[in-house]
Amino acid sequence: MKAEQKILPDATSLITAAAEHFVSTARSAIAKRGVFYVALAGGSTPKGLYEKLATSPYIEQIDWARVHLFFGDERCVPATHDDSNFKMARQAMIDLIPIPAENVHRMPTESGDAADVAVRYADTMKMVMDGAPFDLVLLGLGPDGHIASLFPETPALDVTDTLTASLYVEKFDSWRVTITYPVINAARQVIVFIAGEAKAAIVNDITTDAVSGLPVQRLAPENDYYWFMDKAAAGQ
Ligand SMILES: O=C(O)[C@H](O)[C@@H](O)[C@H](O)[C@H](O)COP(=O)(O)O
Repeated sequence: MKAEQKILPDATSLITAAAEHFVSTARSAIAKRGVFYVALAGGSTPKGLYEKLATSPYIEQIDWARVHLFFGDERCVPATHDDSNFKMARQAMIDLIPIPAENVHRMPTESGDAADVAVRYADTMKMVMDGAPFDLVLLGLGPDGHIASLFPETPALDVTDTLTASLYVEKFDSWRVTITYPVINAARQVIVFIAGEAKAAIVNDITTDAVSGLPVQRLAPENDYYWFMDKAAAGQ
């Protein structure tokens, strides 16, 4: 399935459009099913969205007690480490919104054993969501075409029998844990955030089919699928 592209003039309007979209997605999930399950992404573009959501008029429009925050991927470092996606999201949003602590599901990275973290996080997902799909999976796009921590040429790309996978990412010399393709593809909605000139080359390569088989190109969302981009990334 091809993504619907939403192209905004600049990074500021991209974040505003994304915040409005997030609010309406959350409200509609809560109205229909009483709960909103969302997987957050790491990276600088999603961070701007989290900061926005923690401010007026967005913060008041969501019934945070009905929101469950998960992480689509995590670096295998303690929650207090600067590389932690949880720490980023906590500082940008979680500490500022009225969400019950038990609705925030971070990856239990303190053991430092990525394989163990992956298994435990899959158990948490099963326990909390009880087989329901994510209402929304937020993703950033790396310049190498990675999404979540599904990096090119890693075995995690081929994991289809579990909800999560662990992997070693050579270029960052780091262990990561990621949700797998079946989880992302089954979501009710998937959004990839792409901002800035540094992403123009990869976006152009993908949209002109100059490359193939990159992690983002292997996505096959079964439901709503969007790319939110600014003009700098879209090359316009
Ligand atoms: O933890 C991570 O590294 C991410 O989840 C990753 O997939 C990120 O979203 C992209 O690398 C884009 O990051 P930027 O928005 O910072 O370019």
